[in-house]
Amino acid sequence: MECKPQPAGLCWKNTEMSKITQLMKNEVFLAYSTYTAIVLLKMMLMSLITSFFRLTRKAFSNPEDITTFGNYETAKKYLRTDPEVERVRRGHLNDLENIVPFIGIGLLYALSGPDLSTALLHFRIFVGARLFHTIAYLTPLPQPSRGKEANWVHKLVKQKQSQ
Ligand SMILES: N[C@@H](CCC(=O)N[C@@H](CS)C(=O)NCC(=O)O)C(=O)O
Repeated sequence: MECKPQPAGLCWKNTEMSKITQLMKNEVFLAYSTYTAIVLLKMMLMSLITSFFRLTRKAFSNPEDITTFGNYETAKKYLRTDPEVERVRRGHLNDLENIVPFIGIGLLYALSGPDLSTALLHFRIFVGARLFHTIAYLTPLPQPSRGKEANWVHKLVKQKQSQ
């Protein structure tokens, strides 16, 4: 089959192009892309929050990070761990444990041709749960707020199934 020349020097067969175009226009795939982008941006924000806490609590982990505070002997007290910095780091790690699998599982799910409203419900629950997890972890809200997340999601899915 003839190739359609592309600006980057790539050469896609027309059938391949139309399949990709079709996928890009698929509403479930668009929803998946949007919600994935939201959770990824949220996860990236955790690095900025960590830096903010490091700077305000003066808690660093590398000798080269404390050079702005004078010579090593006077500044070495800033080479320490801080409970709040560690809390944000645990929140970031928890994001990695959940958001990375979501990218793969969510994509497979989106490609399996689910109903749009059901897919939206799943994506929104996941994104809402991740946003709530971060708020609950950083505030911090008393437990079992983070643990209760799972119960809340379970109730919402049951509610939708009984409709
Ligand atoms: N890696 C997690 C697995 C279980 C989990 O995700 N638990 C939630 C609800 S309690 C959590 O916020 N864990 C705290 C964390 O990951 O630092 C852990 O060690 O706790």
